[in-house]
Amino acid sequence: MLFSETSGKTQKYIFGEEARGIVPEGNLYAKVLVDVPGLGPLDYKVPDDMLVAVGDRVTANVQTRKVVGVVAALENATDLQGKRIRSITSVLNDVPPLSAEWLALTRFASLYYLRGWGEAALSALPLFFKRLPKKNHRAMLEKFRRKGIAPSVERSSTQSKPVLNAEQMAAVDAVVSAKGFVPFLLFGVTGSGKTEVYLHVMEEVLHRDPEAQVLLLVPEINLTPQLQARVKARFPHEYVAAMHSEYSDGERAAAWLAVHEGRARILVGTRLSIFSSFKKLALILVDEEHDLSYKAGDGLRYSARDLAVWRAAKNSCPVVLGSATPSLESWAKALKKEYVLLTLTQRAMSKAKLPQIDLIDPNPKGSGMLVSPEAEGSIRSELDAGRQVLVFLNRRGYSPVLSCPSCGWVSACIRCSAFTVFHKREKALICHHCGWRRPVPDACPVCGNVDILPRGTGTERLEEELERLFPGKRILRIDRDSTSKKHEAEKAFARVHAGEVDILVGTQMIAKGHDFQNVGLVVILNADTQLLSPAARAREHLFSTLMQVAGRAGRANGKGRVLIQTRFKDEPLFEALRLQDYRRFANETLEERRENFSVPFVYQALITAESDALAKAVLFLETIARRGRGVASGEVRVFDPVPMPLVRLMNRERAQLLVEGDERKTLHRFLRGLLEGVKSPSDVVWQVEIDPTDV
Ligand SMILES: Nc1ncnc2c1ncn2[C@@H]1O[C@H](COP(=O)(O)OP(=O)(O)OP(=O)(O)O)[C@@H](O)[C@H]1O
Ligand SMILES: [Zn+2]
Repeated sequence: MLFSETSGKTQKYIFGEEARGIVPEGNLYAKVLVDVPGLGPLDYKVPDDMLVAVGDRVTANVQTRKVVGVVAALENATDLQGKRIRSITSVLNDVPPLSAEWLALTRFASLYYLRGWGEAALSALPLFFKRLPKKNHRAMLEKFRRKGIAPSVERSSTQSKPVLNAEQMAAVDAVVSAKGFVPFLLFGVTGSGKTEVYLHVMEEVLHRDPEAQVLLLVPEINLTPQLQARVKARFPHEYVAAMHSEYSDGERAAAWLAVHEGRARILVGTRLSIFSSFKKLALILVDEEHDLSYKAGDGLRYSARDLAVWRAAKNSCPVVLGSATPSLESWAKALKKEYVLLTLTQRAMSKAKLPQIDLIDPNPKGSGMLVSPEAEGSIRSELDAGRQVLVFLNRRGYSPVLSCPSCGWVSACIRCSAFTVFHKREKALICHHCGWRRPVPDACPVCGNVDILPRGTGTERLEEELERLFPGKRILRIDRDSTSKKHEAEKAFARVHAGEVDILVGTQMIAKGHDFQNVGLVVILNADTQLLSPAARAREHLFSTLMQVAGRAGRANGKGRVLIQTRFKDEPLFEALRLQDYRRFANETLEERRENFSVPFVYQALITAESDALAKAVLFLETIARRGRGVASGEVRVFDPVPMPLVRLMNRERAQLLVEGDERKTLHRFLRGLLEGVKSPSDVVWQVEIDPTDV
């Protein structure tokens, strides 16, 4: 059946490439998705001699512009009947049409995240496929297709793979014997061989069905090459596509096309890959599912992890969310048996043990040194034993602020309500929020004092301190500053793996997922700052970051050690960390959240507004809040608008309004009613975020 009836009376949907060969009788109208905020699918007439299928990209005029849109439906009637209706100008039948499943995904995302369907759909496409084709379009397509060919390698050359332990085997068995949609939470301690589980499950799924495709989501750009290489080595006869935000348009288009056309059966990528178009998606794996980078920070603020679960359900296939420190949302679902819990309690390599974690005193305030004598001694003996040391400090730059001790001046951004960070190497003061920079002044700009001082320590200063403490040792700093150029991070990590580094210093970039074989000691400095943060999820994130960092120690040989410098040794979070007891931390935190009516026991949405003055943003949110309270039932609560924690960003002042509901459905219904047709004053810009992670 090429035509299939759906809910509407007159709606006819035609799917698949073959549909282009069918000429329907009578007039045909297309509902076309375009990337214009606030516009729903637009009706166009399909010229009589044009063959078009649902899911095709077409060109059409919107207002005075010609754009590329996607056909969401074909119908024999239009509500615009009688009015002036425009025609589609051309069909871009250069690639097979997008599938019904892909259209459903983008539609769901738009409804869930309260954005236009057109916006959601078009933002999911690589630039190459959503811009008007240039002259070399066909040639480029051919080039992409040549790139995405599976290597011709003997099947027998498959690299040897480790024999799974009993826990790994049980996990693999559970997933491969799942019938239809089953969501799994793979809870495995750091180094327990989760990746190995993914690879085995992939192998079985790909082997079983020669058309099956697998999506492996990874949290960090920097992990993509590492994991892609591991997957490639395991599947040498497959073309393994990869995708992340640093890819050029061409690279992304080539990977996208290979997946869309089914040539790539494996896609490894960061959050944006969740919107890829597959021919036959048969398995989704989400590595480090708790990671915040799965949440998009602007535009359509989707959660790739949540969409992964939805998409697996839609495709009747299993989805595996893996983590050593699952998000509390996922953990709560596992407790409720909505997710099937699979556990790996042991480190995979027989010689590897979970590290011992100790809490130690930091230096007294004002000592000017970050590394305590105890930490220094341990680093020294570790280096003497020929092992690598990892020192973690989650703050880049030389010092978070520069200040004048005589008049009290502090370096601040002119556009944001934030300090500018002192970067010594670059001789600059930089705002980490907006990127504004200025040269370091020779003297205090207010009182002229020449002795302005760095206050506090970032990774750059720490690197200096370590160079002083350990002369002659090879010290490497990895953070966003040291790896701003393409492939720099990849090269830096390669040096660590090759043993060309003694001490690795860095931010959370070094924490995640890396399988360091020779790190014996991890030192965590200054975790206390985040402990004191008022954000509801700060502690959850701190716990998982620290567990991840700690998990880099002792992964291959012998027992690793972790030292945490803290003033709060009695803090339950550190106690749970010391015992490496995620369950305890998660269960206690969930209990607290339940008592406080907090997430995940309630559902949240955050409406934010910005303007040139805070008062305007607040005023606008107040009108919404008032309207909302007028219609809210007991199940939905509308809070008071408040300034955002970072009030001013790039000269815009911002406020937020939190709305909470006991049920997801009620909250969504409420928001749709509330925000439908909301018009803000021309100098206020607003948006809504569903399931905000940062309140
Ligand atoms: N069954 C096994 N036998 C021997 N070695 C194994 C086995 N499974 C995994 N390994 C090895 O153990 C190391 C850790 O495995 P892997 O990277 O998959 O762990 P992980 O659980 O993903 O870790 P993390 O969560 O810390 O990133 C790797 O070097 C891997 O090759
Ligand atoms: Zn700024």
